[in-house]
Amino acid sequence: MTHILNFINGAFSEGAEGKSFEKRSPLNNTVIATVAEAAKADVDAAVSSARAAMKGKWGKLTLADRVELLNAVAAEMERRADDFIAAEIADTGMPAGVAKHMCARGAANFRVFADVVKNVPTEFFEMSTPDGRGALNYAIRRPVGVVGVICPWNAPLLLMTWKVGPALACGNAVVVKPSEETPQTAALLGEVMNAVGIPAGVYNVVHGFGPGSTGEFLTTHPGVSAVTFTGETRTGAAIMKAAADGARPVSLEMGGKNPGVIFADADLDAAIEGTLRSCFMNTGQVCLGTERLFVERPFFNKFVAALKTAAEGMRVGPPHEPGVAMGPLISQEHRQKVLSYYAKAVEEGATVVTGGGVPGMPGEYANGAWVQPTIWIGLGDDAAICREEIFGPCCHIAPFDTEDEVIERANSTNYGLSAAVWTRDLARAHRMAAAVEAGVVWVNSWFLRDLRTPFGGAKHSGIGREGGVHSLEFYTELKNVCIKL
Ligand SMILES: NC(=O)C1=CN([C@@H]2O[C@H](COP(=O)(O)OP(=O)(O)OC[C@H]3O[C@@H](n4cnc5c(N)ncnc54)[C@H](O)[C@@H]3O)[C@@H](O)[C@H]2O)C=CC1
Ligand SMILES: O=C(O)/C=C/C=C(\O)C(=O)O
Repeated sequence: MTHILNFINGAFSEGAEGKSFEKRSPLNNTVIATVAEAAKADVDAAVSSARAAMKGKWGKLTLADRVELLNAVAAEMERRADDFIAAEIADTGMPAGVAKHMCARGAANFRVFADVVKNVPTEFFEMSTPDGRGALNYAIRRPVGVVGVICPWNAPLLLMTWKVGPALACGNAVVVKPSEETPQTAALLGEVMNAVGIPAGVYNVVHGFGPGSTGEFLTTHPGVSAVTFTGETRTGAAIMKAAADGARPVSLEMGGKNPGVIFADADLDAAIEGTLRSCFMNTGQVCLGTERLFVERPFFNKFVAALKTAAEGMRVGPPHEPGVAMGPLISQEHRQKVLSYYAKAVEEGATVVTGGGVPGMPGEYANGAWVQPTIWIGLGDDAAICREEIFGPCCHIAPFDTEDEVIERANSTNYGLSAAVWTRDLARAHRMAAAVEAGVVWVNSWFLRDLRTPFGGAKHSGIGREGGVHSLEFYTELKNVCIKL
């Protein structure tokens, strides 16, 4: 059986207290790996080694050398793509095509931020002084120090490297705590770091849980200069409290209850294709996914019928079977949560358009965390399934009559991560994009990502923006130098 180790100061290690936990396969609930759980002493060692790396060779590298190393990380990840894909699939059960995309994105996260730090200018101001000789102001960026990186399980490699890439590009060292559900790719990245010569201590991985465990040890550690987190809003709030001790900055990418708005003039085929992905990709375990759909009334019946047909055409199954579009949920525990919402929808009076239960799976997959892709209609916006993040393959579709009404309804949530608007009317698309309270709005598309753009959530969906130069705002200290001439 695979045994996953911590990665501290360039070496793989057991936890100092000798503890480990089990990782189960979402496909059949069998134990596929044991994971060394980091104790407080391991987190201390990881943070110390990261601090030492900042003071040592890593901290002294030229920008050009750092950029070269990051590009080497990306190249080595690509060379070992099959290993990353296999590890990601083992942990999550996601279809092979989705895992391939996630792993390619993992490598891209290093390349893109290597380019950003190489090319981004800083500001410069000449100023006059009473003696007439003047002064020059220019800004320089310096790393913030040791960054604690706390990651979720839904897109493990993609979301972890989305933070580690810019953190290292800016010259920081990191201590990563992957989700307890998905420990494998973070550990594998340690092998890549060693293979390309990233100095020991720059990249560390500590495995474990949240409160009272590795996550808490890391976020409360006084040697950690900043904490970047992706996960649930409630967890983000706890991390913010932990980081307040020491007044350390946080970047929080959190939950969502994202609206999809489809006007009657939309291209039906494009809207169905995009909405199908936004509701069901990665079994609905995508923070940017849409769980609330609003369709203009004249288009409503046609849209519901078309999305039902498309959803019923999706094959649910194991990762490597041809034509499989949807895998299992991450765990039995998460499946129970999703199924409790399936039950609640019915209790609250929803009409189940399709799904609503568990698909029968053959033989070895019978105990996997499977659920059916599910569509509901008929509930008001105040129903639990229309307000709370489910993080499963499901959506509620409601009709609307006017633009003002749908803006109001789309915004009637504490979340504000993303939205998708489907219309051929560009002026309306622009009005909608401006009015919807979200960090990211897609028009006639979904999850089209340019990594140079700002990414993050409004309201309870996040604090701060990452992506392109925006990541530099978090991962560097911007310092003004004023030279009197
Ligand atoms: N806004 C965004 O960009 C994204 C947000 N998400 C959100 O992530 C959630 C799903 O991921 P989960 O792993 O279930 O989230 P989670 O919040 O349960 O866990 C995330 C990580 O935080 C750790 N953790 C939990 N409690 C902690 C504590 N008190 N101190 C330190 N660490 C702690 C966990 O061990 C895990 O590594 C969904 O709400 C989803 O919307 C997921 C992807 C992207
Ligand atoms: O593209 C990103 O940086 C963020 C993507 C988010 C997900 O992949 C997700 O939540 O699944």
